[in-house]
Amino acid sequence: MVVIHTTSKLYNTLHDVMENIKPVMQKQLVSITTKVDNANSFAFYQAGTTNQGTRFYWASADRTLTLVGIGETVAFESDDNGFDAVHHSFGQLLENAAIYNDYEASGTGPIAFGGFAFDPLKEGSVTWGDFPNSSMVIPTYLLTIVHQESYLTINALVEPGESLEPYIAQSVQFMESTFQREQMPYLIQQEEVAPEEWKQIVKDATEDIKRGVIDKVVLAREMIATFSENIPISSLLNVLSEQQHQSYIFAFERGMSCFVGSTPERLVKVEQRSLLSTCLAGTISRGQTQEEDEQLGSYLLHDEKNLQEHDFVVQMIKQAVELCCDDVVVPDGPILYPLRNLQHLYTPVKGKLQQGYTILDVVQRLHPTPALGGYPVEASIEFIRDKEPFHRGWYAAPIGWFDPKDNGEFAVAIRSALLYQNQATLFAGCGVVEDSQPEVEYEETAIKFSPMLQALGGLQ
Ligand SMILES: C=C(O[C@H]1C=CC=C(C(=O)O)[C@@H]1O)C(=O)O
Ligand SMILES: [Mg+2]
Repeated sequence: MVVIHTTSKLYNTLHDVMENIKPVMQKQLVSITTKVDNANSFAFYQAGTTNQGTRFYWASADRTLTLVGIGETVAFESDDNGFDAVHHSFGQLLENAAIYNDYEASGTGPIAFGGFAFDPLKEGSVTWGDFPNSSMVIPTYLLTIVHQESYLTINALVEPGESLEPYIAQSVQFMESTFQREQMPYLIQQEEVAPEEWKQIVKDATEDIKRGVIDKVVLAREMIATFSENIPISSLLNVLSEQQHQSYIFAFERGMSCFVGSTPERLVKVEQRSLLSTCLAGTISRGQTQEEDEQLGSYLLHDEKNLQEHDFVVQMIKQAVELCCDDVVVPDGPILYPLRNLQHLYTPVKGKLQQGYTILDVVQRLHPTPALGGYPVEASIEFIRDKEPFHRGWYAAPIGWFDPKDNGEFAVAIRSALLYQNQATLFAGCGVVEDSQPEVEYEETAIKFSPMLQALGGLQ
């Protein structure tokens, strides 16, 4: 039952705001944003447990923006990767919407959050049964924390004469709850799926590369971890955000499943038409001492195999961005991007997005980059579709948000797991090029499981 705190400051503020809203003449999306006292994103997410299956969480890698959504006012879903259809439906909905937002703050108002499948042409799987190939959602309750300022948005489809009182009461309840970090349940079993078969596929790929069929392909594998109880998602997000700096923290719930992760890989960010994409590919572990760490980093910066892996990504992203941007800037060589468990090669790509293009157009052009698919793009996707013995679902695919002003950001959902009750299916992949050795690539994917495994309390 929803308890109304009639004495609460937030309740009174929301009431004042609602009183200034014009009555609707027909069923209409009404979006109301108000500034609130400093909020805790994990508390808000946890308070939404009653709405499990419709929540999402997003924190940008630099933690300047956090978004938490509860409830689903509108969902744009389809079984192909309908980037255009999503944008079109979003635009149509907003034409008739009443938006009350006095703030310029990013990520407030009727934003859409969600993602896409890696390959909509891969046949469906039981594991990903709760996830359509594309789903972008306008949440009913949205908490936005941007540059330490907090905002609450209510997005409701309102009928003429309908009272907004229940939305006020529910918002107050979500906002006034406190976060309780729960213990992770015990790990009962941890199983790497078919490691020897996977190494054989890596070998087959290197042979195809030597024969010139493809130049690079990213191959992934799965690990299944079973726990004593269901995994508490808000606590997992809290642990991930403490452990994985420089990484986006995300969760997207559908039905009984939740896709969660901490990815360092930005696909694209657009802010007032300034575009930033990122090439992140090429990997080595972290050292035990600073000296060892620097040696490893320096090795990575000069290793031909990793530089080649990285360069396929830079060339493809540069080409795709040049087709829709002016003033494209790409540095000459990569720098290191250190994370808790490993370090990568990193090259930013910047530009000015031309009029007429939306962030979803760019997502469509970039996905999958050769950091997730391979090169050439089509041939490598076909290799993955035929040879990988499992369904990637949303792993290695775009996840993120956009707003009515076409600002937004999408990351690529790696270092991730699909949670279903007391089970987590983890995914990790690596770029295979001509000189790849199955055993070394196997070790690389083993380290890439660590961010999720560590947060879940599993064995490394
Ligand atoms: C596909 C993954 O990583 C990609 C991103 C960075 C570095 C990569 C690499 O060095 O192989 C991969 O291309 C993954 O973590 O599952
Ligand atoms: Mg690699």
